[in-house]
Amino acid sequence: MNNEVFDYIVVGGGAAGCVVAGRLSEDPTKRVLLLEEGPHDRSIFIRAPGGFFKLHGTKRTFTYAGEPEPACGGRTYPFLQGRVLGGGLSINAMVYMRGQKEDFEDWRNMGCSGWGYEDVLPYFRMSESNARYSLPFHGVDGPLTISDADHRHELSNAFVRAAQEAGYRDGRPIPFNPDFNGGMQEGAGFYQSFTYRGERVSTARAYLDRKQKNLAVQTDAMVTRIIVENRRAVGVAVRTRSGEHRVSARNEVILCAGAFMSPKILMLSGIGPAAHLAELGIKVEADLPGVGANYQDHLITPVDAILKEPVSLMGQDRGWNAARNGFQWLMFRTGALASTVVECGGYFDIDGDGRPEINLNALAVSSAGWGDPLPQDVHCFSLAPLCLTCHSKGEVRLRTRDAEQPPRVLGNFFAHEQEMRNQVEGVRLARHIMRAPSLAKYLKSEQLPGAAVSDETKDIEEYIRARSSTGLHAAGTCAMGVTNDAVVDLQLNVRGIEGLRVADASVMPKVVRGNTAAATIMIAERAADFIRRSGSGKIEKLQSVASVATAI
Ligand SMILES: Cc1cc2nc3c(=O)[nH]c(=O)nc-3n(C[C@H](O)[C@H](O)[C@H](O)COP(=O)(O)OP(=O)(O)OC[C@H]3O[C@@H](n4cnc5c(N)ncnc54)[C@H](O)[C@@H]3O)c2cc1C
Repeated sequence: MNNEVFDYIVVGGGAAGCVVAGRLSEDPTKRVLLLEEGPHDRSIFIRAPGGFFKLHGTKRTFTYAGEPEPACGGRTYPFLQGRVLGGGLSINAMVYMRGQKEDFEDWRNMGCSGWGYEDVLPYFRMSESNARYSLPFHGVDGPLTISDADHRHELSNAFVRAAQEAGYRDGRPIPFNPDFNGGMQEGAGFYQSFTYRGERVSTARAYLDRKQKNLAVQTDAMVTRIIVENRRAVGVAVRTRSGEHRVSARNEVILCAGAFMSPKILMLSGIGPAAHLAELGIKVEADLPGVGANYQDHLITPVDAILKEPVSLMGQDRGWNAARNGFQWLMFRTGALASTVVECGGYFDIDGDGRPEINLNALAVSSAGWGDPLPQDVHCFSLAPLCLTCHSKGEVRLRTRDAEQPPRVLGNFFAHEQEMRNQVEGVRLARHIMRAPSLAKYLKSEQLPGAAVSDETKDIEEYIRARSSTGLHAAGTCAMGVTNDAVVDLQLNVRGIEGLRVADASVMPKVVRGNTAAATIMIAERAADFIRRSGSGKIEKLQSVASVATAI
């Protein structure tokens, strides 16, 4: 790979990177290199939807602790991300949720003209081949197959009914929502998912499996920095098992390493807040104070009940159950392994302002350690409230100049009291829906927060500070915009550096009110479109692309 020259180098083969690389390689005259730090995605635990918990904490994920959080008594939050071809989309819960149309209007109102709902909707449609829905909201011939999850646990059905029975705590009805990505997000229902016929659909499978000969995909390749000469990105430094290499980009480098690693790589390359770079002795190529700032996420708190009967998914991954489920999935693509685990849930407008602030995910298993292996011994049902509004802003900073080290992440979680107010209401709503007849008949007692935590605000707040975790929807750390804080402009070019874009969840100026993968894919589709339209660089006579693909 050393000294090879490509037209485009895409850094990070995650949800966004696979889209960008796949789309750019549709032009057969362009040589594209995709570099992914983690391994390949050939694993039954990736392909079978219900297997993803098994990958958390393995070599296919980054796991590290954040900084002590001031508003949570110095508690540190755990962080988990995909580190594998497909990135988060190879290890996540597969919920297909775009956010609210007002989210993109918010982006536009923040100065991001061209990113309003009407502007982004065609790119959501372009990526999608929906197995159930079509126009005006859905696409039917994009690379990603989106479908109703094949497996419906009886507790998922019970939740959807219970939410309708319960209504909101103030008596307003909660509607059944057949399509959270259609005209309205509010309501309870079954999620559509990144799955098809009992298998996970990642962007790696959807965009890279098309055997493009001009696309080289290199896994186990960690980019340590972007090489900048005369304020232009000319290539990357990359570490593989065979050593350190330098690869050149004739046209552009596109950074898609995710909301924690994209700012880390920029800062290691001298692009970031000058004072912070100077502290670490890194030569400043561009003083961009916004790099690593504006970190936003959703926070989630477990609310679990112990079941009367042993009907949860707990234990389905062990012993005889594991063998039976594995056989059933291998033969028919059905059974517990075909479950996305997060099969259904709801979006709730708790203050009646017309936009949901709380998402409840219904799980036929405990949510006590989201990101941990399944709990070993208790059959639980869980309704974990996730706060969709994010008011507090955190930051990502370098720990050292060593590219192998994870970044320092401070969430400043609950620094803004509105987040806590919404989260408290989320816990109350979860408890309220669990009391509705269709669920109550399954439930023995509340395990979390448990009887010791009353419905009083101060009790619930204390519980939330002790037990909440992130919803794993990191965004905003290389924000797009038009002010001095912006890291990328409205075509996703890094400000002040030629030939370098960022295209992943980090460019969202404000995290969407929903799971983040679908919006990230939309951003990646747009990035590829901007690049195609810009006609960046020159088309040169190419050497045999096949020889390049085999050389690395
Ligand atoms: C456990 C979990 C569950 C989730 N559930 C859902 C869900 O159900 N629905 C949903 O919409 N969203 C979900 N998300 C969030 C979603 O997966 C992310 O928003 C999405 O993956 C972000 O895409 P990205 O391209 O920005 O980053 P990623 O998908 O994280 O991709 C970044 C890639 O860059 C690679 N990389 C990093 N550093 C380097 C380097 N130095 N050199 C080379 N490569 C590098 C990483 O290994 C990774 O593959 C979940 C996330 C997690 C972790």
